[in-house]
Amino acid sequence: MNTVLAGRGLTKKYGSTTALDGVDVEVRERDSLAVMGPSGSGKSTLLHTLAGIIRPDGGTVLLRGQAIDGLSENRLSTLRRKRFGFVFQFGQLLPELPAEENVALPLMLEGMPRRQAVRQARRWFAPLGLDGLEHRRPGQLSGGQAQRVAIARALVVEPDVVFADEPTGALDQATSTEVVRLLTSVAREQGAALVMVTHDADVAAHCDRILQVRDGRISHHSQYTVA
Ligand SMILES: Nc1ncnc2c1ncn2[C@@H]1O[C@H](COP(=O)(O)OP(=O)(O)OP(=O)(O)O)[C@@H](O)[C@H]1O
Repeated sequence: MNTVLAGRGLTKKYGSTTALDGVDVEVRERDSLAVMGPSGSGKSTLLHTLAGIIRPDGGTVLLRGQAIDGLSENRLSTLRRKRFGFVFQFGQLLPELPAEENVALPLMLEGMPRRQAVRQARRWFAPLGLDGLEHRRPGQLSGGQAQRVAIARALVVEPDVVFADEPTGALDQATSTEVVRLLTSVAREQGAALVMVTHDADVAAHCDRILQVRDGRISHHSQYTVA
């Protein structure tokens, strides 16, 4: 399988704190990678560096073999919108927009007419078990439903990679399982790789591989755990 995203020798310091200390990581097509580790170990810094949100002090990030860390801020932000999808813990949906428009938003930001973008957005509702909820506003959705809308929004641009930072952090165990199962399976079906930071070992177990981070370094890198 082809490598979609790679970090090579990534380092990042904040003053005297070394958040990343020479991290090498690789994500292949349809691969899902869970990033785990204690609080402050560098998980979010790693995710944000791979996603081109934080520029590393050293090392490089390659998207399909092309270094992205040298790109201008403009080009990097276009690349993030077109090639990456993002799912966060909570609060990422616009409360005044119905679910279908929240999902359509990344397409509209790329200049697609609203009607066409909403039509395209609606296609993601059935695969994510959201049929019939297209017109609900975020305040009228459960936590699990809102996260599934956020997943649809991350996938609607058909990204190369979906980055998820504690996507189940605000959910109960049963809802977490349902959300992560859908996130991993729909991302894989659509051909996207997934990089997910989580504290929850049960959530991480749904990913193909688990990366353990400690003090800004990879302390353990599991092989494929799911067939
Ligand atoms: N903007 C920043 N300024 C200063 N220090 C920072 C900044 N961001 C992160 N750090 C420090 O870098 C280290 C790694 O932080 P990071 O947020 O990546 O850890 P984490 O593993 O994601 O933690 P958590 O599980 O608590 O979210 C920590 O010591 C943190 O305090």
